[in-house]
Order: sequence, then C-alpha cells, then structure tokens
Amino acid sequence: MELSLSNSSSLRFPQNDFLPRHNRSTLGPFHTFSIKKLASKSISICRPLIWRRPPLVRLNAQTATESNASGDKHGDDDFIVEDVPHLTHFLPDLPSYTNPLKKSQAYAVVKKTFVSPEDMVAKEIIVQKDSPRGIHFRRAGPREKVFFTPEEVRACIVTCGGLCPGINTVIREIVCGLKNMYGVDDVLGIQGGYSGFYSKNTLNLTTKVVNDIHKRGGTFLQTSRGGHDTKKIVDNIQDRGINQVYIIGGDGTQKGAAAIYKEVEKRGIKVAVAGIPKTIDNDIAVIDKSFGFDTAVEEAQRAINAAHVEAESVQNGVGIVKLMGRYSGFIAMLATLGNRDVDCCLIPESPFYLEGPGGLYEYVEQQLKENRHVLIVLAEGAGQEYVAQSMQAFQEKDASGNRLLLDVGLWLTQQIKDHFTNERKMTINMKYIGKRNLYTSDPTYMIRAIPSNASDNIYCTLLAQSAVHGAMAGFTGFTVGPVNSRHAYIPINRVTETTNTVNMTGRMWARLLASTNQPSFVNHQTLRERVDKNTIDAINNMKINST
Ligand SMILES: Nc1ncnc2c1ncn2[C@@H]1O[C@H](COP(=O)(O)OP(=O)(O)O)[C@@H](O)[C@H]1O
Ligand SMILES: O=P(O)(O)OC[C@H]1O[C@](O)(COP(=O)(O)O)[C@@H](O)[C@@H]1O
Ligand SMILES: [Mg+2]
Repeated sequence: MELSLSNSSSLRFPQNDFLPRHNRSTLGPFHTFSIKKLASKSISICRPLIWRRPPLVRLNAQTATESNASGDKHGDDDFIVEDVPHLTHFLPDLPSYTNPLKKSQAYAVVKKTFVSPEDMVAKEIIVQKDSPRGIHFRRAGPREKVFFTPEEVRACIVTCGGLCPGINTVIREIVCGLKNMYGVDDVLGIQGGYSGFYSKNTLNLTTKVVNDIHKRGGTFLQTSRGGHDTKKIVDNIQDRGINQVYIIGGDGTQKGAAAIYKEVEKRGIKVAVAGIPKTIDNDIAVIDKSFGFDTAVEEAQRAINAAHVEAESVQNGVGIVKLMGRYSGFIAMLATLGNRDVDCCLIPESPFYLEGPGGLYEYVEQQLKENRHVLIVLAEGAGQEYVAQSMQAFQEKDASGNRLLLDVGLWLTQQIKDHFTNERKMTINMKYIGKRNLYTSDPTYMIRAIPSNASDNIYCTLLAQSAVHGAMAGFTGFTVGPVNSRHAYIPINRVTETTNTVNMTGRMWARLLASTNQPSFVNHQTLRERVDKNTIDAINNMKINST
C-alpha cells in the first residue's frame, strides 16, 4: 500500500516517524497524507503511520486502516487526512486489548459501538461538484482496540488559562467516563494550572468527589497563567507514573500541551496527551464553537438588558456594555444578534471611527434624535489602537505573556461624553456596564464565572468522553472538538497555528449589520485603510507578544 502525499505546499509532512529518535525533527505532530489506491483491507487500526520519505508514504499494514478504507472506497488522491499521532509511532511494540465497552451494558444496545476506522470528518462541508475532497480529521469515539488496561491507567487532569462555563463538567465527565466506560479508578487532579505539576499536591478524583462540581462555575482544580516548564512538567508526569494527561485550556494551553507531547515522544514514554479546547472568546481555530460559549452569550443578555433599561429610562441615555473578546468578537457579535435592542456592536476585527460622515458620533446622534437612547455593545479588544493613541500606553502583560488590554469602554464613554457635551452642547446620560471596580459588576467576568447551561453540559460531556476514548485508544498529541458538528481528533498544532476571528466579509457579520443598521465604517475608504492597517498591526503585535 503506497500512499502518495498531496503536493499542496500548505500541508506539512512530518518526517519524524521514519527517522531514528535522535534525528527526529521538531516538525509538528501533523500526519498529513492524501490517499491513492490502497490494496489491502485486512488491516487493523491504531498502528503507526510509517513515513518513508516525502512524497511517498508507506502505511504499516495495521496502521492505515482508518484512512485506507476511505482510499479504497473512493480511489481519490485528493482526500487529505490530517492525522493525529499514536503511541505506537514511537512505541511500536505496545500491546493492544479488546475495548471493555464491548461488554458494557450501556453500549449493548448500540448497533455500532465502535467508530469505524474509515470514519473521517470533513473540514469543509460546503463543496462544489468538482471541488477536491479536501482535508479530513479522524472521527472521535471509541475504538475496537485500546492500548491501556484499566489497572495500568493513571490519568491526570489540569485546567489552565481564564475561566469559562463548563470546565467543571469536563473534569467531571473525564473522571466518570474513565471509570464508567473503562473501569479506571486512578485519576489525579493537578491543582492550579501547569505550575501545579511541580509546585502543588495532587487531588484524588473519584466519581464521588466530582459528583456535583458541574453545578458550580469556575474550575474545581483552580487555574493559572504562566508557569509552563515543559521539562519539569514531564519529569513530574514520569515521577508520578502518570500515563494519560488531560489538558483543558485555550490557545496558550494547547501550545503547552503540544510541547508536553513532543517531550513525551522524545523520551519515548507511554503517555497519552489529550487537549480539550477551552475559551470564552471562541478564538480556537478549526472547531465549530468552544464549550461554555452559548452560556456566556446567554448571560451577556442580562448585562445588555440592564444597560438597555437604564438607557431608555432617561433622556438621551447612552448604554455601553463591555464584553469579553480579546482578539475575537464572537461573544459581542452573537450577544448582539441574540438581543435585538443593541444599536451598535464594536469588535476587534472591525475598525471603526468616531468623527465625520459614517462615523460613530453621527450614528449615536441620529439614534438619540430618533429613539432618545442608544445601546452599544463593545468587545474588550475593540479599538485598542485608538485607546493606545489617546493615553500613555504601557505594555503590561499577564503571566502567560498575553498583552493586557486597555479599557476601551472607559475610553469610549469619555470620548462620547466629551463630544456631545463640548461640541454638540447636548446633555447625555451615560450608563457604562463594564467598569472594573468594587461597586459595579463587570460583565466581562460575570459571563464566564457561571456554571454551564444544559446544552453546554451535553457538549462538555461529549468532549470529555471523546478525549477519554482517544487516549484509551492510544492516540496522543490531539485536541478534540466538533468539526461541522461531528467530534474529531485534531492535531494540536492545527488548532494553535491560527486564531479564529469573526470574518468581516462573512455572512454573519453582514447579518449583524443588517440587524442593528449600524454603519459598517467602510465608507471612508482612506480612513478605513489606515484604521485597517493599524488594527492589523495592533492585533499582530498583541499576538506576537502573547506567544
Ligand atoms: N507558547 C506556549 N508554550 C507553552 N506554554 C504556553 C504557551 N503559551 C501559553 N502557555 C501556557 O499555557 C497556560 C495558559 O495560557 P494562557 O494564554 O494564559 O490561557 P489560554 O490557554 O486560555 O489561552 C499558561 O500556563 C501558559 O504558561
Ligand atoms: O482572567 P484574566 O487574566 O483576567 O484574563 C481576561 C482574559 O481572559 C479571557 O476571558 C479569555 O482568555 P483565555 O482564553 O486566554 O483564557 C479574555 O477574553 C480576557 O481578555
Ligand atoms: Mg488565550
């Protein structure tokens, strides 16, 4: 069975698997291949992809199953699989076992308990008749063979980065999934994020301990930023005899997970590393949506409704609500779309300007004249370049290296007040919800510190169970998540190499503009180009600083 690699230059071909360990490059854990004709069908899953040399790849007879069959079936050479690593890539002699789910009562009724090795999830589902088959990921779910016995598993769970509704549900469901589906008893909680591996004691997580944690917001294990020291973490994993690591966190955390996976592979130890993407900003690439996002959008309604009531109850009321969204304005956009009282939504991806025709002042004045109030929703990362210009910007960073944002809400309230009071000689009533002080609630935190709603709980359960199935099946260096609504195993690097942002030329943003009737801020061509450039520079700068 010879596979021919795709010629696409955008795809990377790791050569690690056919080189002796000491020669292995640090190319990412991508295993990207496209499938031509494959002869044999008598292959079992979860064996290493053996890379000869680009452009030719030979799959080990047992390996290729999951991808092979697709090739057989379709005979296409444009069917690209971006595969995740497997423990047998660097431990070829690992024994496998029958999946205990075969005897599970719960699954006895299921027609097809195990995910077929042929099952792939398409990255793009909108296709044209003649378009290439494109990129695919392995479908997540239980495999017929597992590479751990229940007794040998010592798993651990760690949570890193900012909070998000649903983290506790994911923790709970990993513990319960390991126990109830695979009979695993030994699960450790690493406390306080990555640094907890080497600076804190662990917690024993039993189904009893985690039983009701999903009712609470936050993370039962606590979290932190910074403190990622790959060597110390992997030393600790080895010292504690941990062989499955479940890492819940955002883009920064997933980069850390990729580093841990690489180090584990370098040391050749039997440790499966599984990432569960967490982000309130929905800024993680490839996956449809991050868990807790819907809960946050729902909670944002409370803040927006409060600002609306305040603004419409006074003369010339200007309600401003600041929501989370460092580089991506998804929360602000969807909270706005879901609300319908919002007159204007400002997000990091969309440059705006204040003065002149088509500017924000003109629009606010028009709204005040027509409705006697105006409601603005603002993502915290919006207009950072303006704020930086008008105040002495000092580049503070958090412990993970993320640049701390300037308070665009405070800045905007001040600008609007000054403009209407001094230039337009109008009295306005400003109601800003988003200030961080002891006396006002900050919706930025309010929307992420709550427990997840029912549908997010279901989503969290699927994520946790998919991660457990993947690790038990010996996959490693993967992130799990829904792609076009089917859960898939995605190479970690795939989700960290880009950031998911609102597409300014996409239909969703157009829907928002159509719904609010706000200016698109694109009329002033020259100004727009300048602002565009500033925004891109500012965002790039923030991204560079945060890596
Ligand atoms: N490039 C990186 N390599 C390794 N670890 C990283 C990297 N970026 C961030 N981390 C670690 O990941 C953790 C969380 O990162 P952070 O950016 O704060 O949150 P999030 O994961 O939610 O984006 C921190 O402990 C940080 O040290
Ligand atoms: O928790 P902190 O340190 O106050 O950080 C706030 C930041 O965390 C976020 O909520 C989410 O960021 P992460 O996904 O990196 O954790 C951002 O929207 C916000 O800017
Ligand atoms: Mg982040």
